[in-house]
Formats: sequence, C-alpha cells, structure tokens
Amino acid sequence: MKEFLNFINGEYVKNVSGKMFDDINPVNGQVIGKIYEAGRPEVDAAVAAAKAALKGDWGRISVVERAKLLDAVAGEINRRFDDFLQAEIADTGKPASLASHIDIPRGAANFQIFIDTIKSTATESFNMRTPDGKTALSYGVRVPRGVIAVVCPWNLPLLLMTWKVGPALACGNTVVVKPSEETPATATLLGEVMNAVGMPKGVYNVVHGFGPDSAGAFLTSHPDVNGITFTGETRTGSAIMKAAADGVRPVSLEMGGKNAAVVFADCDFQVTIDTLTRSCFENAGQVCLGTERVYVERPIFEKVVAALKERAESMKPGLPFEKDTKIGPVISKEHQEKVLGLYKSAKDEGATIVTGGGVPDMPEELKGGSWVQPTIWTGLPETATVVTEEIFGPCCHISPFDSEEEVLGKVNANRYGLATAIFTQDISRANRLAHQIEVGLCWINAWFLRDLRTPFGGSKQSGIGREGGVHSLEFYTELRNVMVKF
Ligand SMILES: NC(=O)c1ccc[n+]([C@@H]2O[C@H](COP(=O)([O-])OP(=O)(O)OC[C@H]3O[C@@H](n4cnc5c(N)ncnc54)[C@H](O)[C@@H]3O)[C@@H](O)[C@H]2O)c1
Ligand SMILES: O=C/C=C/C=C(\O)C(=O)O
Repeated sequence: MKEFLNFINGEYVKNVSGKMFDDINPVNGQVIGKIYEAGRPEVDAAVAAAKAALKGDWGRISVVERAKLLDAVAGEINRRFDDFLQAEIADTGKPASLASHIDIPRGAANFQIFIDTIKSTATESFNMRTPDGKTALSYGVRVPRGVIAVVCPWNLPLLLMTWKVGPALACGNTVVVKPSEETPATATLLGEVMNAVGMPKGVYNVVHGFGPDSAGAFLTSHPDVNGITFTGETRTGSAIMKAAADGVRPVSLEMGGKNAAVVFADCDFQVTIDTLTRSCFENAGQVCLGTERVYVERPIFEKVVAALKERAESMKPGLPFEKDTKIGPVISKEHQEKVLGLYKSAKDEGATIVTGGGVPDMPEELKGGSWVQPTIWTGLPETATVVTEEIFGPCCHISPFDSEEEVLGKVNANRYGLATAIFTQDISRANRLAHQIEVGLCWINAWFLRDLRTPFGGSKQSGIGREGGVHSLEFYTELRNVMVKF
C-alpha cells in the first residue's frame, strides 16, 4: 500500500497525530494508498521552513540562478514524465491520452513560461525635474511577497498546482502546497524533483489534508503566510477570503463556472462539434472552463443536438491506459452522487433527456468506480437547476436562440463569469459579443487553447485576480518604488 507523506524542509515526514486517510482510485473505488494528514504541527513546520528559506540561499541567489534551478525542475518533470503520468492517473482515473497531452506537459510548461517572464519583464522608471532645479529618478523594484499558500483542486492536480508554484518560485517566493485530499500523488512526487535538482530546503513544501479543521484551514489562517492562491469551488474561495482577512493577506482566487457556448448557424459545423465534444465531456466534464450550457441559433439547433448526441454516445468509458478509452470516472463516489443528484433534478424539472442521465454499464471489476454517463438535456427553462448551477460533470443543456440580444442576456444571467466559447464565421459579431459577455476568458472558434502569457481568471463569482505571463507578477511580487535625487 503506497504511503503519501508530507514534504517539509526537503524531507518526507509523517505526522505527530498518526492520522491517515485513504487515497482511492476512482476507476474501481479501491483504496490505493494512505495519506498522512498534516495537523497544526506539520503546517507550522512547513510555514516555518518556507519562511526560513527566504532568508537563506534562496533569498540571496540571482534571478538567473533561480531561473536555472527552475529550468532544471522543468527538465526533471519531463525526464520523469511516466512517473508523473502514472501518479496522476492513479489518483484521478483520467484517460492516459488526456493526461499525457494536457496534465503532465503543462507541469513543465508552467515553470518554463515564468522563467522566461522573470528574465524579460522590466520595471518602470520616471525622470522628473525637482522644484530646486535638480533631477529625481524613480524606478520600480519587484520583491517577492514571501511565503505563499497554494491550495489546489482535484481536477487537474499537477497542472493547477504548478500553474501557481511556477510563478511563485520564479518571483523568489517560497510555497506551502495543500493538494486536494483526493489527489496527493503528483504534488508529493514533485518533492523528489525539488531535491533532485538541488532546490534549497524549505522552498517547496507539501502538507496533506482537508479544508476546515485540517491542513487547508490551518495553512490559510497561518499568520506567517504572506499570500494565498486558491483554485476550487466558489464557496471555498469565500471561506479562504475570510481567513486571509485576518492579517490582511492578498488572495488570488480561481473558482467555479457555469460556462456557455454560443453557436451561430454560420459556424464551421465540424470544428464546432469537435470542440463542443471536448468542452462538454473532456476530463469527465471536470474542467472549470467546461461548457454546461449550449445556446444554438434555431436553424441548426436540431442538427447540433443530433451531432452532440452521437459524440456523447461514442465516448467509451474504460481503464485509463486502454487506447479506446475516451472518458474516465468522476473523481469520487461523493462527486458521483452530486452529479447524479443533479441529473435527477433535470429529470424532475421536466428535461428531455437526449442521452445519458445515469451510470454506464461497466464490467464487474469497474462497477465500484465513480462512473457517470455523458448526458445531454433540452427543453428546460433558464431557471432550471442544471442550467444555473455548476455540475462539474460530463453534461450540458442545449437550447435554441433567435437573436444576439436574446442569447447575450441568457449567457450573462448567471452568477458565474469564467469562460465562454463562441462559434461563428462572422468575426465582427464574434468580437462584438466577446466584448459584452461578462467573463474572464472568451474563445472564438476554439476552447481551452492556452497562451500562457495571457491573463487567466474569472469575473463575478468565478474569481479574483488574473494569473499568466506578467499578470502573475502582480500577485507573486510586491512592486516597490525607489526615488533618487541628484
Ligand atoms: N477557475 C479555475 O481555474 C478552476 C480550476 C479548477 C477547478 N475549479 C473549481 O474547483 C471546484 C472543484 O474542485 P474541488 O472540489 O477540489 O474544490 P474545493 O473548493 O472543494 O477544494 C479545493 C481545495 O480547497 C481545500 N479547502 C476546502 N475547504 C477549505 C477551507 N475552508 N480552507 C482552506 N482550504 C480548503 C480543499 O481541501 C482542496 O484542496 C469546481 O467548483 C471547479 O469549478 C476552478
Ligand atoms: O479546470 C480548470 C482549468 C484551469 C486551467 C488553467 O488554469 C490553465 O490552463 O492555466
């Protein structure tokens, strides 16, 4: 039975309490590991190690030396690609075809992009004449914020953790990572990488556990934490904001979404269906950017429903490393019950079930897994539960629209504002809509296509702040102004 230890000050440690919890494989519901829950002693030790590291070699080396270390981290992740692939899949059950193209490659890319950013981003300077006829020069200096708490979700564990650890370390901070209780493996494995490249002890730390009354809450309320970056549910983000308020620490929040796709009759139909199949069902719908509301211009509504139905029914569930597996389970029995409960609410509220709505018939040895069917509904009002609330499963509601004004009103009438995908050949119309839709991210004839230099984040209840390229420097550094008179 694999054991997942906390990683503190460059060493793997268990805990004082002896408390452990199960790591479960969602493919078959089997316990595949034991995780040592970090209590206050472990969280205190991790924060202390991170704080001490700031004053050690890590705080003294140059940007170029820091960049070399992070480049070595990226290289070691790539060298141990298969180890990270196996670890991520054991925790999530996602298809190997998905993890090997999305999750693991971004593990290294999330370090590389910020190495480039810190080496190429200048700070501003201003010259002024002083009243007494002399000159004054002002210039900006970016300094690390300090100890950063990194609290992560379970849907893209390595990708989303390194999306924060990469810039945090590139900017000279130290981190204490709290992975999701569902997915301890890749954050734990990254500790081996840090030691292998000679990262100073205490720069990267990992504490395992839950949220309230556990490692998550102990970490985000710790007085020596200087900033908190969080990805997860909106209600959790709200709780973390409250914790951050004591001690007045900044937060960067990437949270829930109820993302729409808008499909016009003039769209490239094949591109649209290919893309919507990904945005609705990829990662078993467990992508914050995923589409759960599809609005289709009436002339092609039936055609889109039929095409997506066919795609949904072609997504074969199965073992992660089987080549014909197109979709995995959701992360846990608890999440399966949540998704199936929302499937039931759609039925109870009068939805037409185009396909799915339940649990796929799996082989005996997989029946213990947390499987749900890719599901499509039509016929519900905009007020229906599955049209307004985030499900975070492989499902979508499709409805027709007749005008830009109508669909714009429907898309914006939601408390979330994370992402939208617009499909049309009329680029003026696409950009006109993109400027009016209240989200942080808008794709036109694409989805989840990422340029890591761009700002990433949500509006309304989907987030606070932007991360990506130079935008991450705003959170992971403080900008000090120095003025010299001569
Ligand atoms: N906007 C984005 O970029 C993005 C990306 C991925 C997932 N998400 C969202 O995340 C959710 C799914 O992930 P999840 O179920 O892991 O989210 P979650 O909010 O349940 O948990 C996220 C992390 O927060 C920790 N946590 C929970 N309560 C806490 C507390 N009170 N204090 C400190 N830490 C606490 C958890 O242990 C976990 O590590 C979905 O809502 C999805 O939309 C958003
Ligand atoms: O599930 C949410 C996905 C978030 C993706 C990113 O943060 C990214 O691509 O950097």
